[in-house]
Amino acid sequence: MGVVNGMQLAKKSYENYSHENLLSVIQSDFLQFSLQYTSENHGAEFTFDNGISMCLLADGIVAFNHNNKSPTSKSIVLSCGIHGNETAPIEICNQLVNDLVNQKIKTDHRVLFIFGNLDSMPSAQRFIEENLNRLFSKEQSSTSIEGLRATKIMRIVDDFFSAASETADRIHYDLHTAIRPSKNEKFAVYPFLHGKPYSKQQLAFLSACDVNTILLSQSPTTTFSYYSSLNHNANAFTVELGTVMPFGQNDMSKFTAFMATLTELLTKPDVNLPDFGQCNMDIFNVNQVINKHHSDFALHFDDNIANFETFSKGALIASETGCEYRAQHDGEAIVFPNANVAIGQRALLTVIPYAL
Ligand SMILES: O=C(O)CCC(=O)N[C@@H](CCC(=O)O)C(=O)O
Ligand SMILES: [Zn+2]
Repeated sequence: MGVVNGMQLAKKSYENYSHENLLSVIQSDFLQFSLQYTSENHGAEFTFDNGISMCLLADGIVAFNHNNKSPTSKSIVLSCGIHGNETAPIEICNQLVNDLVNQKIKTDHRVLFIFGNLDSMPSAQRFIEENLNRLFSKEQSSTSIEGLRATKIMRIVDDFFSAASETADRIHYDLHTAIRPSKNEKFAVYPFLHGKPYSKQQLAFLSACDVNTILLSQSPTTTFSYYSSLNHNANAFTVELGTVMPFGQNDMSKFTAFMATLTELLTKPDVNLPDFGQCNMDIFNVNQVINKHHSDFALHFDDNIANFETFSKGALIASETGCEYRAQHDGEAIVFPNANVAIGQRALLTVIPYAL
């Protein structure tokens, strides 16, 4: 990983590498390349024998393009490692990039891969200075490691979607894993759509990916998926693929359906999907977004309680100076509880079942 005793080795510059040598380093493993090499002048381009071109846009950010001008061509963003310790999505995206670079698969679409918080991956930390997934907003001007990275990522995503044809499907799956185990192991957050209709086709796609639980967010956020949804009208989701594990310790057999469906998305004009009505999905509405306001914020349940554990109406879920947070409905469930967030940030969500 370019890491010794948890310390990241200084990155090497690839500026003086010949095209051939650079490609061979990338082909051996994109993630290792991204963690070990950097350049002041990004933008190196390659065209493969199969007609696919690749452009290195920044450390850990690479775009693939094809010569297909058909109306079925989509613009797809796949992001992972926005939290550096969420390794399964990083390994999944790395596999797809390696397969594209080595011409084992050929994309039919424009695809942008983003390995988000490269700096926090070697030490397997969620972030170095601040939570990257709270910084995706045109208004943010943070100069922290993550603030600068968010600014760069937003600029690249803006350019990518601006260059998409008017009619192209715009898709963004931001892949994560949860800190706690979840009763519903894989789930997705559908960002707030400001009254626009939910895409049942997208939900059927997620179901084919083995992601059968959806949380409908009811308010604006500063997450990456909300950014793409709001600013680029993309079908965007935060997708949670299980629990945080160290690199190399993920049971990749749990992602067979996810990998196969994602590969189909990239390589075929369209994915064959069942009707939404045939998908057996659990849909929830977000009922409460509970932010931490004081340092004494405490959760009133054990650390081993899983995401989607339900509470009875009136049960005390969390408290802090001047406030108690209680379940407002029987069967209200908790998601993403974390008392250790920065003051002002989300400490948990509660959700209640919803019928679409
Ligand atoms: O398990 C947890 O507490 C966090 C897992 C995670 O990183 N989730 C995302 C969800 C983003 C969203 O609400 O769309 C996050 O908290 O950033
Ligand atoms: Zn995450």
